[in-house]
Amino acid sequence: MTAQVKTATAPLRRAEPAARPGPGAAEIAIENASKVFGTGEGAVVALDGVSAAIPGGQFVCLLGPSGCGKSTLLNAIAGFSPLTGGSIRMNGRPVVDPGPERGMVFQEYALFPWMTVEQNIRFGLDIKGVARSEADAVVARIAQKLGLSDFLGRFPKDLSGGMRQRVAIARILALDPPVMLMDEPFGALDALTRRTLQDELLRIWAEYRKTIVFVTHSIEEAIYLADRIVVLTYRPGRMKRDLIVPLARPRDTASAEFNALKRELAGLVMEEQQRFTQAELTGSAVD
Ligand SMILES: Nc1ncnc2c1ncn2[C@@H]1O[C@H](COP(=O)(O)OP(=O)(O)OP(=O)(O)O)[C@@H](O)[C@H]1O
Repeated sequence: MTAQVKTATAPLRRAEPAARPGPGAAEIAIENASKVFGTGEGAVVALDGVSAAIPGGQFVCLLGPSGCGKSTLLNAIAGFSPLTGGSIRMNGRPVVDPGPERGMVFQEYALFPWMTVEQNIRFGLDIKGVARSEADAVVARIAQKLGLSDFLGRFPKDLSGGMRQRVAIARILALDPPVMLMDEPFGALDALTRRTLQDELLRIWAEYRKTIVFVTHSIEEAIYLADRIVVLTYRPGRMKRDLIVPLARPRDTASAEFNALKRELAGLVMEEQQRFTQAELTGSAVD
């Protein structure tokens, strides 16, 4: 059976209840987002006219091969690197710089190596001036949710990759941002650890219903996690497909529906992968 793929603008007919945004989950409006790096002959058009309205509480995956602008778009949503054209708004307000309402998790853990797990989780709360007793309670609660309670005194170097990434997620959750931005957060993990953390993330998302924008190269990861998958084209990064995943959770990666969707997305991503390979071979973008 072929999985039914719906465009995100089509009315939602879901195999599960529609996402309930958590209190304060934020909507993100991306309008005609464009980004050019450099000028003249050497200019790289990383994004070109990407638009998407992301409702509060939605779990969106940005999918595509290397160089299609996924991180560029995520960094623009984070406010790390402004667009050169178009706009991004969060709850109607233009995103112009980084802010505490948008927490970012990177692939490379980004923990402070000289701090313990507890200090890493607590760091943002201290910066915010949260009272000690309140911060203690938040750290204890988040550590418990992520299975870190017995590791609070350890340093990052003494943790596995999976545990470090739990700490990175815990740091963000402690600040309770309405939006979580995740740039290939599980890309460096082995398959079993990756699946475990995907399940943890889904559990956390189901509880808090934050808006999540998650970058991945992995088609399976995108289908396993997302409400919605945005496929970008290789240079310039344009919207290739914007689809709602019509599968109930927990998703069965062995099901016919899952694999039909995987095949369909693989076809789309392969087209862009070929453009990437061709560009690498010729040393230029294929616009
Ligand atoms: N600072 C920069 N200066 C020049 N070009 C850049 C810069 N950052 C990104 N690019 C180019 O913009 C395009 C999009 O890059 P981006 O990192 O967003 O892609 P991506 O889809 O996230 O790729 P990957 O999965 O490999 O991280 C690429 O061609 C990249 O080489």
